[in-house]
Amino acid sequence: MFVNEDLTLVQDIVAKVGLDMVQLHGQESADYAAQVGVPVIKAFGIKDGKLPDNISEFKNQVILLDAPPAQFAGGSGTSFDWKALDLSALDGYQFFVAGGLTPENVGEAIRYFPTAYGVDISSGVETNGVKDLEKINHFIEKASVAHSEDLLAECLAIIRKLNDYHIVPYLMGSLAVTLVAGFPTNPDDIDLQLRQADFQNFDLLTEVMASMGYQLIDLHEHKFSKGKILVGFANVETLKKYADVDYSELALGKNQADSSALFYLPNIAQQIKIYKAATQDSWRAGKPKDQLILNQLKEQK
Ligand SMILES: O=C(O)c1ccccc1N[C@@H]1O[C@H](COP(=O)(O)O)[C@@H](O)[C@H]1O
Repeated sequence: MFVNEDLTLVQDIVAKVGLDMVQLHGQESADYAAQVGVPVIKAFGIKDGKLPDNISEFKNQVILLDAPPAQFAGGSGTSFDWKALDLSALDGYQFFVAGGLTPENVGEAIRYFPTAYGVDISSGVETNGVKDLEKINHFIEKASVAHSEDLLAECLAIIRKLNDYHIVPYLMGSLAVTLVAGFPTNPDDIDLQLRQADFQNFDLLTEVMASMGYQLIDLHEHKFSKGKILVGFANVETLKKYADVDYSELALGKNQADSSALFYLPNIAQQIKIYKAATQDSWRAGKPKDQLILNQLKEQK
């Protein structure tokens, strides 16, 4: 993190230390940021709900919305007024949120800024000015639960939209595990599978997703994105060959928060088969998360 530092000194430190990214907390220009040599996170202090005039120059960089500087830049432990900010003004920006975050309010922040790429915290996880591992773990747990709830709400909205077209999807992946087994899985995307006939009608799927603000980003993997939210589609009928699970035996999922969304969900025994196959799948290259989920699923059996 640098504040109005001499550019050549920043470039020297980047080269000597091998920094991957640099956070700029002063009045550095977009031209300065472009010369740093590594990607930049440009911090802006937000006062009275106003984004700085020059913020659009940083549209291709990552920005950090923070409280205005107090005695020093950053780390003041105070929040800016989130509600005074017009969220639509952040469309198209890749941004992080900082300022006065704590394990107690990070969930609210994540829900308030659904398109934020992440949160940044300093004093809220410290005790007497020193980083406190227990507070850091608590913060991560709260942030992860809020993110998971957000993703589930978005997933249910997509499912309802698909239901409007008489498509009843099959929910897979970490979100499905959390729903059926009840333990947190820190999902990073939404995995939906469809019957062959629905899956083949990819033009319709693209149209439905576009109506919800999603763009097709990978035709081969059938992946869509909206900001940081990723949604992947696959053909559920391949499940038999992949994991010896017959899709026609999957039951309808239940969600207390929204009983109007109709979807199928693997039960714990089916999840175990799917995750066992995933851990042996060379394409997934032995994702450590798959094995962790499999172990927890087996404990639930
Ligand atoms: O991240 C740190 O450890 C840090 C240390 C010293 C000064 C600032 C630091 N981080 C930046 O501080 C703000 C958030 O501060 P807080 O959560 O309100 O205390 C953010 O810009 C961090 O990048």
